Amino acid sequence: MILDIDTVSKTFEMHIIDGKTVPGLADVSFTVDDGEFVAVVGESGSGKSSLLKCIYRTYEPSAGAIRFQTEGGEVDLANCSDREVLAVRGSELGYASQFLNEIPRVPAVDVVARPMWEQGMDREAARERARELLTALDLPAELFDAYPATFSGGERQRVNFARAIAPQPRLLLLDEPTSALDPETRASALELLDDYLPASTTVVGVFHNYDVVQQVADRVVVLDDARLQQVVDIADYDPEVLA
Ligand SMILES: Nc1ncnc2c1ncn2[C@@H]1O[C@H](COP(=O)(O)OP(=O)(O)OP(=O)(O)O)[C@@H](O)[C@H]1O
Repeated sequence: MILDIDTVSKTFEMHIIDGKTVPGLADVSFTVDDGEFVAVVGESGSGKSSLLKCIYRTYEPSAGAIRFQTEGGEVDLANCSDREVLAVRGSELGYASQFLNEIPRVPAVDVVARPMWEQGMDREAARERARELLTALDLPAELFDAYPATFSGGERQRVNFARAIAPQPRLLLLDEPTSALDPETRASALELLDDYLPASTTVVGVFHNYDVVQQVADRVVVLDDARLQQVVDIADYDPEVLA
């Protein structure tokens, strides 16, 4: 087992409306095995993004534990220090949000190459690999040296996706990484996951598209109204009944 999510809750306090609280996640527990691909599904607002953000520690959970078995030992991502979180991000833990939110004035190729430099890879070798990833995602070559600020949503999403997978993290979190892509580009992205990441990579990903879930997932985590409704093997997953 690589990840043990143990009764995790996340409550949001809405300061602007008299401290009213909104449950993002309530008592969610499940485990993830090494090398598994777990798809997280559920209606809008059910807590999917909150779950991924708690694992990446963008959100600090209100309660519970998230035990992550890293190469250097166990880290409880719900309760460890920010410094420990930063130490596991990169080669151990990667995350692709739906869109590239912070858009630095950095060429697309360097946005993708940076996580590899940070791991000590030679600059030119990292840029070469970044170009290969962007090419595999069908990003036009003339955009490689341009700033993503001017890119379309789908182009930015491809840069973001390439950046997340570039350092080949052991645990990869994907939040709707292909939502803005046309079917052909989406197929290229899913193929790249298969081709580029080692088979031992563990993935927890939010996907709305049932065909994508069917294609990539080993198991499906179904959230409903901030709670865990069910965890099922893909063979037993029926979106009509469960989500
Ligand atoms: N930063 C935040 N502050 C306040 N409430 C939040 C915050 N993030 C999430 N929530 C609330 O938590 C609940 C779950 O949101 P979340 O974004 O996790 O849902 P989701 O399943 O990912 O939805 P979607 O499919 O629409 O992206 C929602 O009620 C949402 O309004």
